[in-house]
Amino acid sequence: MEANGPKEEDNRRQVIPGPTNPMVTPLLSDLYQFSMAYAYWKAGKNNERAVFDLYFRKNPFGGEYTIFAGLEECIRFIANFKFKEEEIAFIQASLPKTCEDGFYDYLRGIDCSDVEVYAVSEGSVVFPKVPLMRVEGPIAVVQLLETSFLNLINYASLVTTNAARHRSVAGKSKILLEFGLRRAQVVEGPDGGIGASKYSYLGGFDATSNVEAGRLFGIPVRGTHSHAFVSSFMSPDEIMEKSLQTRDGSSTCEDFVSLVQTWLSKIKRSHVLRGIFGETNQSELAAFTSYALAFPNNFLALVDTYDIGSEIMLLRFVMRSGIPNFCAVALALNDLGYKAIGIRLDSGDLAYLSCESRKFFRTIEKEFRVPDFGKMGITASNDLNEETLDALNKQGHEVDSFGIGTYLVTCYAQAALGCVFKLVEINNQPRIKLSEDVSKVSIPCKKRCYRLYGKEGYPLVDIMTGENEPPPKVAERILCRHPFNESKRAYVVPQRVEELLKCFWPGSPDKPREELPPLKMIRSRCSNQLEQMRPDHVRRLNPTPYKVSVSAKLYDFIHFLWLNEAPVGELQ
Ligand SMILES: Nc1ncnc2c1ncn2[C@@H]1O[C@H](COP(=O)(O)OP(=O)(O)OP(=O)(O)O)[C@@H](O)[C@H]1O
Ligand SMILES: O=P(O)(O)OC[C@H]1O[C@H](OP(=O)(O)OP(=O)(O)O)[C@H](O)[C@@H]1O
Ligand SMILES: O=C(O)c1cccnc1
Ligand SMILES: [Mg+2]
Repeated sequence: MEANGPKEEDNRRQVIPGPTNPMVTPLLSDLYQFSMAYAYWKAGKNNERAVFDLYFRKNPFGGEYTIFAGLEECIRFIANFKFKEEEIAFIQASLPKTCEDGFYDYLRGIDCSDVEVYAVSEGSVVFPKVPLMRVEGPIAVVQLLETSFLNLINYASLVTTNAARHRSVAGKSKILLEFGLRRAQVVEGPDGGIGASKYSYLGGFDATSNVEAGRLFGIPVRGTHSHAFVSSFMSPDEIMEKSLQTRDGSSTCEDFVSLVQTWLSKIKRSHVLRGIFGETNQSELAAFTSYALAFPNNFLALVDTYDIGSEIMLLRFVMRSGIPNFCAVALALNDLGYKAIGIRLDSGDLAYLSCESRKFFRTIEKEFRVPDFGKMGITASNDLNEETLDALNKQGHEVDSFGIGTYLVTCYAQAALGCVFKLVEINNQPRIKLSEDVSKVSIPCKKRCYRLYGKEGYPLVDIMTGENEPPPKVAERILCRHPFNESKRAYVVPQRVEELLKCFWPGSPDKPREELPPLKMIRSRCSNQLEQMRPDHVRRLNPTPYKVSVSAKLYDFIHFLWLNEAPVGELQ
């Protein structure tokens, strides 16, 4: 059994900063939470000790796994939870006039010092029904946290899972760039693309185009080249400053524009490339040349602005204009000791165009003896998603790096994760929520949760037990039961037992708690845990569901409580 207790090192006095987004306040909640809090208070129930579980019911995107994210923001939120006078005034104005003033004094006095949060570590692979967070405290206070927690967890976990799935289909060797800021609707609570960038990185993307996310979270910031820049040029005559120093500073080329033109003619005349293209677009060439003068060490060009590809043309204009123009500039840079970075393709058949571009680059390498020219970077973008990445893989392509926006950050394939927050115990009395739909029946009791690992090192099953049951032990057989299906059960002899819920907020600042690790560490946890999963649980097509179970004792208790709570019908 791994030691999962709070860390030894003393973080008790460390101040936890507030939420990333200052809009995450105690008012970032639904009105009914305040109505309930008032009613608890009025009934004298507000300090009854309640336990709530935060969990989801179904994995997103047709998959069988989810990545848990958003925990740090929740802890930052409760660590700083305190109503301001103007917030209290707004609640007072929003609730009926009949609400007594004493309630507002009560709100003035509350914080989360009496709340305990146990949670799965952020970045972990998680499964339906198993609590991601167990929140215990005075019922009125915990109820006030429900909506904010769900807001901070739902999208974060969804987009992280989406990013992890894109990473999984793209493969480890590809660079994934998140380009979604302009298309994001939702996030980190209310703040659009910021959270999308943070959690895409957590899920396995390498970098973001979002500069503010880079500043806030230390995510690498990357970008390419835009259409507008290319379209803004009319002709090479616009380039006034034509000189460029060699990379080593030893001399200066006075007319880089002519050097580029010379290279373009050489490419055109080369016997291997002859006939592939005729006249290239001169305004595009001007844009590329000018861009190279601005960034001689970082020359990357968008090569499809003048692409008017159609089925009747054998080759699209990317190959007739963008690529030869790019190569002319890259070869001119090469003369001066600079190495171009590559191209971006943003339309057309990306598999085909990347392969044709690669062929062209290799031909240049051979023809003009420029080492490594054939390895030029190829970035692709344009409405990419899991399916298109998968299709590209099947067709074969030469893309090194994918820029993905809309489908990633809007989670186009699945609108929400559907995390819920359910009462499972009050005043030490377990509670169950019944539903005709078995998948919606809540699992009662304050619970402990474990992941049991098998001989081959893979996780076999997650098991929930009552709080006071002895934990599963390594090499000791334990019966794992499906929570609701009597016939589904299995004995497991774990080789390793990991306790999933750890104390991230012990209530009192004097008690030790788990560290909030840096984003990079959470990101590594995500990729390590995914690598540890049995491959059939994480594959795209018909993945095998991972088993989530309860102990025999908890099973019996659930069903006892169920029968007790469900009214007996009467037939007439
Ligand atoms: N080889 C391929 N296999 C499958 N899908 C592809 C392939 N190449 C590109 N795609 C996808 O096909 C879609 C093409 O979209 P669309 O027809 O709107 O683009 P386009 O006309 O080429 O470009 P533009 O953005 O300039 O309109 C995109 O979603 C793109 O990701
Ligand atoms: O396609 P996504 O996955 O959302 O990736 C981001 C897109 O944003 C840019 O397009 P832009 O805003 O210039 O518009 P356009 O491509 O629709 O012309 C870029 O060229 C990508 O195509
Ligand atoms: O850097 C880019 O190429 C980029 C960034 C955001 C959106 N589209 C493209
Ligand atoms: Mg586009």
